[in-house]
Amino acid sequence: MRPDGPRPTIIGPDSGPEAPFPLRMKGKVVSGFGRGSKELGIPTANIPVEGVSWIDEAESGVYFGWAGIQLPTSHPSLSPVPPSSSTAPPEDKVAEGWRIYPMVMSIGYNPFYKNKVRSAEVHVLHKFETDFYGSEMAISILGYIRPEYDYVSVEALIEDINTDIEVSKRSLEREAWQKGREDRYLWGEE
Ligand SMILES: Cc1cc2nc3c(=O)[nH]c(=O)nc-3n(C[C@H](O)[C@H](O)[C@H](O)COP(=O)(O)O)c2cc1C
Ligand SMILES: Nc1ncnc2c1ncn2[C@@H]1O[C@H](COP(=O)(O)OP(=O)(O)O)[C@@H](O)[C@H]1O
Ligand SMILES: [Mg+2]
Repeated sequence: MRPDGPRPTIIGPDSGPEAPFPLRMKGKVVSGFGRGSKELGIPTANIPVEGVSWIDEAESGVYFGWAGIQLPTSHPSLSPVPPSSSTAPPEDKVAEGWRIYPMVMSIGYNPFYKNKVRSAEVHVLHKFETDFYGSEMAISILGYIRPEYDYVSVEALIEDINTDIEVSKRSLEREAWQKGREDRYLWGEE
């Protein structure tokens, strides 16, 4: 169960991410259990954990960092012109639909829902006009926020996720953490 008490409001030193970060993974966005939007009002883009070298050793919990997504060129969130704050990729990659956004994510078994398989789910800190199942997503994780907990109610889970969102935004705003969005891995390179 979640311990009582206040939570840190920012994660990691101002000088930037520390080992073992960045941790990277990528894959096509797949379906989950359909709870993110419906039950929590917080959609999560699920990506497969199979074949990710570091995942078995990674602690389950909530992480934050940057996400690159290749949206289909017909996706309404790409038009008319991308706001400069959401584009780190070079022009040709922007033309291919790649965009970079801040993200917060959970890796683990979602103890509140008692999942039997480990999942990696990314809440992108951007409002999209439609979903993007099947799109290629590449993430660079820069820090660890907290362990996953069970909760007394769905409201308590939502409240903590909303705090995670604020912590992630605040942590990534710092200059040394903004640099992370220049990682070429985020627009599909190795
Ligand atoms: C930032 C963040 C923190 C989360 N923390 C927890 C948690 O502490 N405990 C938990 O059971 N699930 C946690 N979740 C996972 C949600 O339960 C999960 O995203 C939701 O069940 C949606 O799952 P779905 O993609 O299968 O629909 C978290 C999700 C996010 C994005
Ligand atoms: N800001 C966002 N962050 C993550 N996914 C989003 C966002 N906005 C829309 N989506 C879409 O919503 C889907 C996830 O919704 P969710 O309710 O968690 O369903 P599922 O259980 O299938 O993962 C993602 O796969 C993505 O296509
Ligand atoms: Mg999801």
